[in-house]
Amino acid sequence: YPNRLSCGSRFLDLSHPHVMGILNVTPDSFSDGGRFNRRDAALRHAEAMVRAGATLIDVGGESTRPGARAVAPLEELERVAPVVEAIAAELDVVISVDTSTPAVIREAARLGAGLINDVRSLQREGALDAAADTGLPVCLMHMRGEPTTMQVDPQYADLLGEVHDFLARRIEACRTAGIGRERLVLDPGFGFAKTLAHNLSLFKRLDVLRDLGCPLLVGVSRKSMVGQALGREVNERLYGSLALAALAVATGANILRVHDVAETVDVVRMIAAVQSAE
Ligand SMILES: Cn1cnc2c(O)nc(N)nc21
Repeated sequence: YPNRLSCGSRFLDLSHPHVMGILNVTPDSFSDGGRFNRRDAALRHAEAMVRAGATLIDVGGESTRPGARAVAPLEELERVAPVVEAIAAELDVVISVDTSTPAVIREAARLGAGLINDVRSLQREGALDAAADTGLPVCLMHMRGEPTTMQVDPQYADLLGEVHDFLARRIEACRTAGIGRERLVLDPGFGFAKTLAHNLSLFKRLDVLRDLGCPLLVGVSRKSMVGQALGREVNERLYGSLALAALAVATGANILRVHDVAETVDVVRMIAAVQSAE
């Protein structure tokens, strides 16, 4: 894959790993009341993550955690648009928009987003065309079913093969829609229709995605994969998350999607110091 990813008006230098800060703009994430408070709080959170070294901010208005309810497109747009607009105006960072909704893809791109992060890999009606029209890069991620039901006894005859072939099929769908491979980032989708055993096997064999020829994004921060492996509640998963961040970087991941930016940036920088030594 190319050494840099063109993200709208910005470029991402892929010669080193990047930390993507998570910014959920769902009502439960900024519960201090009104819309303006929510937007300002989101902007302050984004600013803190950029100061801590995040080079991407992932703005999401629809929770995709297991069991999450779907959100109406207009509601998702009303959550996401003001935050993308505010970050684009205030911060020097690549804005990733975490959405599967065509209208949100289009509006976020218009407002300054630099990457489309769709956990449904542009499978919704109109999403491929919307993404193609924006000219933005796209992250394609493996998931089976929907967040509401995906964790109900997921089973695979050949997990690695299914993840690989799903992403290969979505790459082909993108090519047909005019989105070239040089605009694509791939993601195995940890925690999406996967048991702990599935997640651990997939993490161990991240290399199987290498032949698809795209940069890799890994999102495991504070996920049940860490919680189940260590028996830790969600607010006790930092150390496990950092261990996986280090392992992902050592395995060649290009972008890490995390909650704990400052801590993860130190892990990435420490690894870079060793890898760049004589
Ligand atoms: C929105 N979201 C939640 N988890 C994610 C993951 O692992 N990867 C990507 N690309 N997006 C995610």
